[in-house]
Amino acid sequence: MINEDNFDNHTPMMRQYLKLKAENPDILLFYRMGDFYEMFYDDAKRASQLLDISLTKRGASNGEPIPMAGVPYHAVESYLAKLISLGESVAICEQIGDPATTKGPVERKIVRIVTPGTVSDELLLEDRKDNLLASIWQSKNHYGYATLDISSGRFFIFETESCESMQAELQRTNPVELLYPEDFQSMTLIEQRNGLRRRPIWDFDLETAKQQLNLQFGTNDLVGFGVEDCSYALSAAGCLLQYVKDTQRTALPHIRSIIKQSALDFVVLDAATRRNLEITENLSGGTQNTVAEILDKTQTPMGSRMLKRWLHAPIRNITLLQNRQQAISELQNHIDDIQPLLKLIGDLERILARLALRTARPRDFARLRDAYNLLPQMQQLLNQLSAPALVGLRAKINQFDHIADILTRAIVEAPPVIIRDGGVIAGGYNAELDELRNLADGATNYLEQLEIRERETLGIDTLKVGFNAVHGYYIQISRGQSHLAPIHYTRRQTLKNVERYIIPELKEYEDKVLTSKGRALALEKQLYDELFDLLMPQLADMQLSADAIAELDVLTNLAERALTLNYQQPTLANKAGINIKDGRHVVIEQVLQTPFIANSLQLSPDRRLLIITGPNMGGKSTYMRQAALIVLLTYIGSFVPASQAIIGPVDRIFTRIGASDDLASGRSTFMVEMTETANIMHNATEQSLVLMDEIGRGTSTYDGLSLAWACAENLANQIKAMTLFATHYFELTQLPEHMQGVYNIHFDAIEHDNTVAFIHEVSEGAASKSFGIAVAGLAGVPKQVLKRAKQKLKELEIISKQAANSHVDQSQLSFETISEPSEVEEALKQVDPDALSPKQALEVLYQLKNML
Ligand SMILES: Nc1ncnc2c1ncn2[C@@H]1O[C@H](COP(=O)(O)OP(=O)(O)OP(=O)(O)O)[C@@H](O)[C@H]1O
Repeated sequence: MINEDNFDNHTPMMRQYLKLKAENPDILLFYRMGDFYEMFYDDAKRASQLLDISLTKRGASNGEPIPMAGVPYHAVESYLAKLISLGESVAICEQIGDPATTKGPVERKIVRIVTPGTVSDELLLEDRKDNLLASIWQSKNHYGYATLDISSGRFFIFETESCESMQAELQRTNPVELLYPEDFQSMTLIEQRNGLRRRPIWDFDLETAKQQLNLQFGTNDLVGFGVEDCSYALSAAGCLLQYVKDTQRTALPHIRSIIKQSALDFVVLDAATRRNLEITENLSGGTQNTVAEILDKTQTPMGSRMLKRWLHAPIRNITLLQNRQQAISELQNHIDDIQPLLKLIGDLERILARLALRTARPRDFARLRDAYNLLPQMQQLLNQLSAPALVGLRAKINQFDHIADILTRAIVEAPPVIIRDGGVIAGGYNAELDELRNLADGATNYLEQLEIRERETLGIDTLKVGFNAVHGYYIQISRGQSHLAPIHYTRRQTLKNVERYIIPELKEYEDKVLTSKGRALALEKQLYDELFDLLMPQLADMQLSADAIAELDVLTNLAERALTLNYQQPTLANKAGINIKDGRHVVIEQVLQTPFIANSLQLSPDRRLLIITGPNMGGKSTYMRQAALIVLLTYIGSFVPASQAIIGPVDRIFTRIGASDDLASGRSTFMVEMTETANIMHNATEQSLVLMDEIGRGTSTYDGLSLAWACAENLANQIKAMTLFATHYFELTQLPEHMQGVYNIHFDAIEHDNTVAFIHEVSEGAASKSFGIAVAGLAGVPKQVLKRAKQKLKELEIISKQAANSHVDQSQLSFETISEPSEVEEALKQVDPDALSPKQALEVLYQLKNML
């Protein structure tokens, strides 16, 4: 451990290190020493574990050997990438002084702090995934939330009073780094997340936040953004902005506005729905067999990220959706022209962010140049298109001829990775640089002229001018002729057959060459820096253009997917209801070896709750999910896997599907199920699509059945949501007899010789059988167990028939539909009071009492 009290006992270098470390006590400090970044003490121990690098010791300071671990500077990116993926942050400390002129340790400074949520470096980012930094603030039950994508400057805020919607928003945005105040109350909301950063409360001060934001946007107040009153979210946003400034230590010109997100603009997907529908992540946390995997064949990483954002935030603006549909329709005839161009254009969004942060690499400039040189061609293609959305995109995509021209002249065809050794600025761009380079390369004919001149004046035919790395330039004369060398020839080196000399004139030339190398490099770096300044004024337009290109990529991709996967354009209707003809499941139809059976679905105010029964494996879950996915795709503007779809207004999609323990938060399967159900009961509306799959199965049969029954009743009668209700409780198939708007549909199977074949085709009416035991057989449950199960089933069926006539737990089974008349009631029915004497009447009364 380091004890700050005895700093004085340390070596000067360690004192410098410890001072820098004290500024960043909680994060790893990469301390630059020559070709390495070194870590010392506890940092060294931690880094050696995290990075699997060896832990060594270095000399001694304060009388103790210093634990040390290091990584070579040229490979630092791969180590940073690993640390960032583990949620760690790293302070990078560079040498900024000149070792030649410094006494004691060279001056060093922390130049930036790399954190998971603020990286912009290409090698540290997953290219097809958004990388968000977020900040959360809470006051009583109000939540304020802000997110920033540093590679696009997208800065959003969100406020809510509901824990569920805060959770949904956290899951939707899925930040890699999350700032929270040290007194945050709802830790259960966030404690499972990676990249948590505890911040002092004053970082969330509202007034400071407003000042910081105004300073950033160059505004006097935030009224223009319509966020002035969002005090909770602004507190979060202020802390976030401060954090980014602290870590980046540079201006952030690409963050120009802040946008408030309103739940009313979107089809709301709660956290469970987002998970269950496996939009970008499957239930095991991977990306295989997700909707995004099937739908994302975008040509640029920025398009891929945008598509995923769309999938997670379906919109409700019908005009916008219809514009997208129209664009997709028109683009279907131009896919082969546009996609190859998009591929060549690449990830402009992140290149522009690095430009804004002044961290762009030479290759970023080259790619920007190549992309902008393609824009005229892109404009020509877009000229032929007339859909309003595409006309709008064409205007935004614009053409940056001036920038393309500067970059074409400035940057060599294939520049090196970094500017450090030069070779980036092209010849012909700057006359002074050309001259210095010529000198530095010795590319003048001075040496040849000198050789000829000296040879002729001195009459020494073996005289040659040469160069070697140790001794520099020399004039060489053979030993036989060396006595002819004039006095001003100073001997430099004697070899076996030759003597080598230097003369003042040549020395002068040598100095000029050497300094011109350094000067050329310095000038080149200066020109490179100036390129940032030249491009910066156009940054906003270039970002707008990149965003439009990303959108064109998404729309073209959806056009291609629609053609390839045989999707049709859905109709967005004003009238409530969901009408799907021959719908298919986006993912399952792609992974099945056998043909997928398309199924239709009708939901309307008169047919709003469908009870779905059928065998296990019959296709109930698939059918329900495919409905949700078709609605979701409709609300991003995409075409859908169905021969026809008419989709009315939908405000939310809820799913209560499958159940898994949430052990981490201490909730059992049943608790998770009921929490999700409670959320639906509180928040669903007439315009919501609700999927309920086997609710109640996590508890005793009667409890479960009762809960399922009550939920179905509530959804159909009170909430009136459009509901698909899959169940194995056959009792529920009686609901339609008692309630308006409730219908049965079912899936079937055929049992044959101890096996079952599933039909996967939905039909009206209730299923007759559950085939549970047969399915267990398919799953490989041993024969004797199945035999016993069949026996037991028979017994249970008999008992349950009797039970219906007797007393079984009537307290739980108080449903009108399943309560048979009791024995007392039956006896009472037989009694004719007019035919009884008073004495007989009293006897009957006693009999009835006994029966009870
Ligand atoms: N329409 C379909 N066409 C072809 N195959 C299908 C179809 N629907 C489902 N399947 C196949 O059947 C399998 C089981 O479907 P699903 O999970 O929807 O059944 P389920 O009725 O919900 O079963 P359980 O009651 O056990 O949850 C799917 O994984 C898929 O392979």
